[in-house]
Amino acid sequence: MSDSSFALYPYRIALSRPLPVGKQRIMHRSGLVIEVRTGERSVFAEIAPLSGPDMDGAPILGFSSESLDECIQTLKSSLAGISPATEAEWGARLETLADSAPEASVAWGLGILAAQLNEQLCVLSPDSAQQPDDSAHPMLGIPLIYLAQDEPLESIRKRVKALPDHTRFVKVKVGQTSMETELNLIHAILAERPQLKLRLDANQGFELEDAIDFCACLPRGAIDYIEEPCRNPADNPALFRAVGISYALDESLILSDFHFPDDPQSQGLRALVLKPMLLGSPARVQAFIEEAHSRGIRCVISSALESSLGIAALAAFAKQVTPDEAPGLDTLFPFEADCIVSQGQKRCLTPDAPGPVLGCELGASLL
Ligand SMILES: O=C(O)CCC(=O)c1ccccc1C(=O)O
Ligand SMILES: [Mg+2]
Repeated sequence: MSDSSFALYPYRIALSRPLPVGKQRIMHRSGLVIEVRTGERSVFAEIAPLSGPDMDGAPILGFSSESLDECIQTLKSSLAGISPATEAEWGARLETLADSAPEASVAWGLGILAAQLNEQLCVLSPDSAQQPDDSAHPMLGIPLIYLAQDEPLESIRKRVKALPDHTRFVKVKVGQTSMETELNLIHAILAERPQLKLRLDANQGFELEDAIDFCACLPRGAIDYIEEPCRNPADNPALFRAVGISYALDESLILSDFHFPDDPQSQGLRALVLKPMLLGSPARVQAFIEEAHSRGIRCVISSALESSLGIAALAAFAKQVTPDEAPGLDTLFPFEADCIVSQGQKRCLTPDAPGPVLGCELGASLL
């Protein structure tokens, strides 16, 4: 065996409760772990397009356009025969491959490998993987709150009560059930913690009229912004004019025809929610952030439901590119196992210990 090589491990991890993907739900997450062994060390990255079947077997729509199989084919053909001599050469080769990869998730994963080999990013350091609760930017950033089907408000109250004292923001899913249920949810959260600022996410769930009705019932001072309020994003500025609540964009950014508005502030565009796994290489995401910042728009790095390995990379990246903004990475709690990077509580899948955990596995290398 050569002392320089790649490995590509498919993973599949069961979830203990459904995770929302827009208006759909998943009960397991699948993806790839890519390892590069340079002779000096191994570095790992995750490539996990947000596509494939949801929990009802319907295809996930509106997120990644590529399938896991397409990623595997691209990786097999582009990595074949590569065997640079030094770590710097490895980094340079992988960066070039990341910039030319046709799939956003492949570009992101290869770029994260390159950044580690170039000593620009440290994913495995205990420092980035686990931070004390009193840190200004804990690893998982903004707590994510959503009502599961038939879940009583009481369990949300308990969850909010248990948040660390310093918690300033929470993200709440809306536009999913009835307005009454969701307004009760928001008021229950604020009754427990009146100082919290809420980031709402409607995933384009409201028609303009409904969005106006809903937002008119919200305590405006407690809302940081609402993500993707309207089914038709062109209606978002009208919502802002009607109710004075700013909006953020997420799904709209994946569309290739996205362009920055001339005067974002007057339209109410406050922030972009960026899921790098859906956007491309770290260099591309960083250029996008610089453009947004130059126009006075905030950027919030967000998870695409990666395993603990991908979340650790996002946390390290967010610390570099958006140091003043807590990322939205609080999506690991239902994962039945960690992957490569241990968060401390769960069984951690590694190439040496790929299983068995019920419903969780790291497969053998495909290369
Ligand atoms: O942004 C966050 O805080 C968590 C991630 C998240 O909400 C999400 C994760 C996967 C797919 C869609 C979304 C979303 O923002 O709607
Ligand atoms: Mg969103």
